[in-house]
Amino acid sequence: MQWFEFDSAPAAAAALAEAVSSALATVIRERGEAVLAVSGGRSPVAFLQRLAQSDLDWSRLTVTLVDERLVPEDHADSNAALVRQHLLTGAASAARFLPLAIVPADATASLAAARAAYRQPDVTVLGMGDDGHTASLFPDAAELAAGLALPSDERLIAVTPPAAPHQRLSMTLAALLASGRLFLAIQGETKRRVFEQARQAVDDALPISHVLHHTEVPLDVYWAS
Ligand SMILES: O=C(O)[C@H](O)[C@@H](O)[C@H](O)[C@H](O)COP(=O)(O)O
Repeated sequence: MQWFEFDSAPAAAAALAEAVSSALATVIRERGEAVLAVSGGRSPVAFLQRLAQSDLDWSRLTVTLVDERLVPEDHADSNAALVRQHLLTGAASAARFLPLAIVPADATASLAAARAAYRQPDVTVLGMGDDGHTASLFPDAAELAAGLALPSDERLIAVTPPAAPHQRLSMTLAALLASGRLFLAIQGETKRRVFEQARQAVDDALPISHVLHHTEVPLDVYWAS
């Protein structure tokens, strides 16, 4: 694991965009195409905007989400809308986008469609909540054990968060660990403390701890104060 720290969120976003872009360019060079999975929430906006400016062959890129709320794309909480608005603009609009909330009102139908269209990400950018969730692997969710099971062929699951809005679809831990590269973007002292606690031991109460304790996938952590 590598830790990178910055004294401002824009500086962290710029450095993360450069690192992700370079990881994607390497995969495109080697394989002719690449798959990127990004997180939603509020904090990725600056990163997505910086990444959209990258000099990549966007037509060789597929973009998807590590998790999605089961809401229509015109809902303020839609991660797909966030990606369309801040990443898939200008040259980056040539990328192919794989949404997850394909039938927003129907979790079972969305899950089946998203599983059928699933492409394993080469590069995955995670966030983390103050409660230690990552993707939509929430502490105390009934589906958490299925989301953390290893080994598992399950790449996507439906999750009802006990304390956050909207039913979700989420990549599983098995899917996250099958990514070629993992990045984690976090900001602020509270998240730093949660991160440090999660580093101490694997603990279902902090689902991110499961990601931190697997060393087979290179993980780069970008923290801004
Ligand atoms: O759609 C989501 O909710 C996310 O993908 C989620 O896992 C997010 O990364 C964290 O909740 C942190 O969100 P912030 O970075 O906005 O605090």
